[in-house]
Amino acid sequence: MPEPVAFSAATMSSSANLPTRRKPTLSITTNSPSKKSRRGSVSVSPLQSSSIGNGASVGSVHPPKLQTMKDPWSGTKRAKNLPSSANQMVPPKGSTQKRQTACHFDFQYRCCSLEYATSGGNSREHPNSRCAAVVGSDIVFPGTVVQHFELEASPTRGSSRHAPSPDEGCELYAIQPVHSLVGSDTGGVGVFARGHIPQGKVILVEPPVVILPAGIKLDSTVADFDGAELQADVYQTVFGQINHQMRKDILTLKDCWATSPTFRTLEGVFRTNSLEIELASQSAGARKHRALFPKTSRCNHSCGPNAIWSFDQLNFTLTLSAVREILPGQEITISYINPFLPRHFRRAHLESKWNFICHCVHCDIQWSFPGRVTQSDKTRHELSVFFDKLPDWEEWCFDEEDGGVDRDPLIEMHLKAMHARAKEGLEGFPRGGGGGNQGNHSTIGSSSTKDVAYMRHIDALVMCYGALADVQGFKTWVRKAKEVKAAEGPDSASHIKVLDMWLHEPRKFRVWGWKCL
Ligand SMILES: C[S@@+](CC[C@H](N)C(=O)[O-])C[C@H]1O[C@@H](n2cnc3c(N)ncnc32)[C@H](O)[C@@H]1O
Repeated sequence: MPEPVAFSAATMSSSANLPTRRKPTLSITTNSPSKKSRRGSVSVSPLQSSSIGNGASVGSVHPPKLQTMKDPWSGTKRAKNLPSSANQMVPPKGSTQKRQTACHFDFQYRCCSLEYATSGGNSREHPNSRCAAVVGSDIVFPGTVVQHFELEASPTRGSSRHAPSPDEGCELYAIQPVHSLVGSDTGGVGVFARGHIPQGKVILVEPPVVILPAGIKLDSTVADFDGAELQADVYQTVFGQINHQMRKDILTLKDCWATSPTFRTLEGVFRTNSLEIELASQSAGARKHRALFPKTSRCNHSCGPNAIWSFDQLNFTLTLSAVREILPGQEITISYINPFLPRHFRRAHLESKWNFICHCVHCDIQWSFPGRVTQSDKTRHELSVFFDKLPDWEEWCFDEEDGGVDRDPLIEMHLKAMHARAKEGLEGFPRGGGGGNQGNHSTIGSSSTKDVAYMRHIDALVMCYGALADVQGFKTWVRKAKEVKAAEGPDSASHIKVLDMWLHEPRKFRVWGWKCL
């Protein structure tokens, strides 16, 4: 088998040897033992305890000094130093009750703040940024991330992060009000291209500001700090750690279940806007968490999105990239769900989790062209399994029964699939699948940059034309690969060098003419 073509892989993010920095002073536990042992702990109750584990855990306790005062809604005590803006939030349902669930996890969650002392790579723009987090105690962070366990109220120290405001963006995009998203009014904002964005271009890079565990429900239950019993909400505690300006901006994010803009909950904001990320752990490979990325959270959904995001744990940043050319003024969209699902399921999922009926171009086809829904569902399914069903390249290479360059079956398969992907808006997704994306839901909006569908097709077409020693076809797809790599940015310089060499001397391509032997 020939070595894979070199240009399709992006950067590797290995977390295997990351140093451990853990010195907890506050932990989150699911135990409900005596008052004494609850001191300094915030309790959580599970949504899906079965998926988390069964072992018992007891939080270690060195309580931070928080004062308490009456909560204006619930009449219960809450942290005095919570953000004033949080006062406008209504506590989640049940927040006034001391719900202590007798459910045990085999690891603990800890509340901390993360400081990224990053340099180089994608994180260059975010020196000394901070993030408030509740993470599994076995999570291993890269050396660029320092974990602090003391809780602070509204820290400003080390926070040079600047939050986006709705009318602000960068040269590539702007966050603006959405008047209509293909016929439906979102009543909020979206992210729009300021200028032309080529396929493959990195639109933005941003670190998370809040991280919470996925798959469990973080109720507001009892936290007992400094001898005084406190009804503290995990969300309020964590959001209370974020710097003032950032918190103000976060509190303008959408809560899709709010009945009015002033009747929102921190939990609602988090669940509406958070994306699922995986963090490397010492014991379980990776653990799912949910993270809030203030700019990417402004992206609306499309079942044929023009952008995908991926989280690189090593740089501790999310990258949002264009999966097809985006024209000036066009909205930049991601997919909140698995876009390979049939339209009926997609809509039901979006309605149940985000409370809206999707009217994107890929959904809004039912009445005018009833047959197109079935056709689109069928195409999406075929695309979701396309790469699993491909004939083996080597077998294809040594198969003498073929139709020649013009009608080669493998080339035709890829060209047809690319065409179908473009029609359905699925250039970014090689296959359907689970995972999680926004707030405990499916994750398909995320795709590793080295596994982007259009790049895999381009890769395959270069291989096929090269093996067929077809100079014209080969150069066409090498040029296309070069175009995309150039848009990806300076990190692709070495790839481009190789592509240039192949353009000038196709015979240097490692499998040149293999099928003609
Ligand atoms: C993560 S927020 C996206 C940003 C949001 N538009 C805002 O103003 O902050 C998700 C919410 O945006 C709205 N939304 C996103 N995509 C939409 C779509 N395709 N159609 C209608 N509403 C959409 C829904 O209200 C959804 O709950």
